[in-house]
Amino acid sequence: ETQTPDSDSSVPPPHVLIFPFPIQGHMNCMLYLSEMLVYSGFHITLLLTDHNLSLLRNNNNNSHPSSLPNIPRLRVLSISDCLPADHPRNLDGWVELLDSLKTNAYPLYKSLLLDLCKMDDVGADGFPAVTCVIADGILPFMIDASEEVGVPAIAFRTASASSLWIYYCIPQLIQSGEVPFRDGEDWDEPINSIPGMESFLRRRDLPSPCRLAKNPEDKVLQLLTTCTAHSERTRGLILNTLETLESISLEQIRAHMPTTYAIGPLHEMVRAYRSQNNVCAHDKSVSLWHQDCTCMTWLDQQPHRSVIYVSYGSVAVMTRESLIEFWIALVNSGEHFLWVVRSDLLRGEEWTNIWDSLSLEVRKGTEERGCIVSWVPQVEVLAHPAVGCFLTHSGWNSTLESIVGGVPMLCWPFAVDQQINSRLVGEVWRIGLDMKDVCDETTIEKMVRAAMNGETASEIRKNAHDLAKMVKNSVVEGGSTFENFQRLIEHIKSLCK
Ligand SMILES: O=c1ccn([C@@H]2O[C@H](COP(=O)(O)OP(=O)(O)O[C@H]3OC[C@@H](O)[C@H](O)[C@H]3O)[C@@H](O)[C@H]2O)c(=O)[nH]1
Repeated sequence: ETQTPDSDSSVPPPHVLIFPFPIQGHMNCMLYLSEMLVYSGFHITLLLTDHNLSLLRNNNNNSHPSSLPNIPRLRVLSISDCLPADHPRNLDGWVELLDSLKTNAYPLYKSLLLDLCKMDDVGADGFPAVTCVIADGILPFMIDASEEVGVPAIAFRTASASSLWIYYCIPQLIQSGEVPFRDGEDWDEPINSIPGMESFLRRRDLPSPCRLAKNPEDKVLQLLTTCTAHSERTRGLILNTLETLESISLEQIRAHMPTTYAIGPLHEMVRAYRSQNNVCAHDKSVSLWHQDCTCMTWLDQQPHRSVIYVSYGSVAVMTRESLIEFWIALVNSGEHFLWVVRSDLLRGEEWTNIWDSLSLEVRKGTEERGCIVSWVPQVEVLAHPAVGCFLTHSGWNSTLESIVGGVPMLCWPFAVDQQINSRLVGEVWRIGLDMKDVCDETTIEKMVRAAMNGETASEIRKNAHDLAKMVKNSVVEGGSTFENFQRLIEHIKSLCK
C-alpha cells in the first residue's frame, strides 16, 4: 500500500471523523471518500448508527472477521439513532430519522466528539485525537456541534450539484410563485427562476419536495432550504460530482460557496487508485443488505448487452399496483431482466405475495427471462458486458455508477433529487430516456424496447460510452477530480494546523 506522507512531518496527519446520514446512498459515497483520505495518510473514524452497524455485522458481505470494511487507519464507531428497530429507515421514515438525530442523537454525538478530540495522546487503537469533521450536509446541527466543541467541520452533500442548486434557489421559486404548484397548472411549463437551467428545467423536473409542497412552510421544503443555506457557512463543501458533468450548477454554487470541491465519481476514483496500487477491492463494503452474487453467474450466461438491469435504490417504496405494471411490462418486452426487489420495497407486504395473482404468461416469462434478487453488488453488475440498459430510480449514486459503466439509462424517479437527475440524463447528457410520471405497462414496455434496441438505443449507448471515457479520465492525474481532491487534502490539512 502506498501513501503520500506529509512534507511537514512535525504535524501529525489529520484525523477526520466522517458522519453520513444513515442510509445506503449517503454511506456509500462517504465510505469511498474515507478510503481515499486514508490513502492520503489520514486517520479516519467512520461514524455509523448502531442499527446500521448491526446490519453490517449480520449480512457478512466483508470477509474480515469484524464484517466491517477492512481499510487500515479507518475505524468504525457508532451512536444510536434513538429509533425503534422496526422504524422504516426508507422514504417512508427518513424525516423522522432526521428529527431523531437532531433531537435525541445530537447530545450523544457531541459527547462522543468531545472524548475523541480531547485526547492528549494516541489511543490504545493507535488513533490520535480527531482534528476535523466531514458531516452530511443534511445534518447541519452535527456540523454546528462540531464547531461548538472546537473541531472544524466541512459539509458533504451526496446528491447532484444540480439538485443542490435548485434547493438553494427554493426562496426564489417561492417568491416567483412557481412553488408551491397550484391545481391545474401545466407540469411541462418551463421554470424561469433557476439561473443556468432555463433551457431545460420544467415544473415536473423539480425535486419532489418542490412538487409535493402544499404551502411555502412545508416541512421538507423548509428543511432542504435551511440545510442548503447552512452549507454556505461551513468551512467547505464537498460534492460527489465532476466539473464537466455539472459545470453550470457548480459555477452558480461557487458564486455563493467558493470553497466547493467537486471530487466525483468517488467510487471510480477509488477503483482507479486500487488498480494503480494493487489494493484488494474486496471486504471494503458498507452494504446494509447481503449481496446475492448468484446474479453474476446468471449474467455470465446471457448474451452481450441483452439484459435490462432494474433497481430502485435503497430507500424507495412502491405500491403493489406500480410493481405489477413494471413486472408485466418487463415480461412483455421480451428482454432478459435482472431485477432488484428489496425486502422492504413494497409498502406493508412481501413482493412474493404477488406471484399467484400474476397471469400464467407473466410467470412463465419471468421463469424464462427474469432473475429477481433482493440486493446485488451494483457496481459489478453495471460493469458486466451482458447489461444493455439500467432501469433506475435516478438516485445520484446509481446515476454516477451507470455513467462510469457506460450503461444507458431508462429513468423512473421517485423522490428528492431524482426528478432533476433523470432530466439531466434524458435532456442534457442524452445518455438515456426519462420516463418520469409514467406508470402504465404499455408505455413502460415501449420505452424498455426503445432503450434496448433500435436507433434511439444506439444513440444513447454511444453517448453513454463517450461520457464514460471522459469521466474516467477525470479521476486520474491531470483530471479535474484528481486535482480538486489534492486541493481538498491541502484544505483539510490547513484546517487541522
Ligand atoms: O442491489 C443494489 C442496489 C443498490 N445498491 C447501491 O446502493 C446505492 C443507492 O444509492 P442511490 O443514490 O442510487 O439511491 P438511494 O435512493 O439509495 O439514495 C438516496 O441518497 C442519494 C440520493 O441521490 C438519492 O436520490 C436518495 O434516494 C448505490 O451506491 C448502489 O450501488 C447496491 O449496492 N445494490
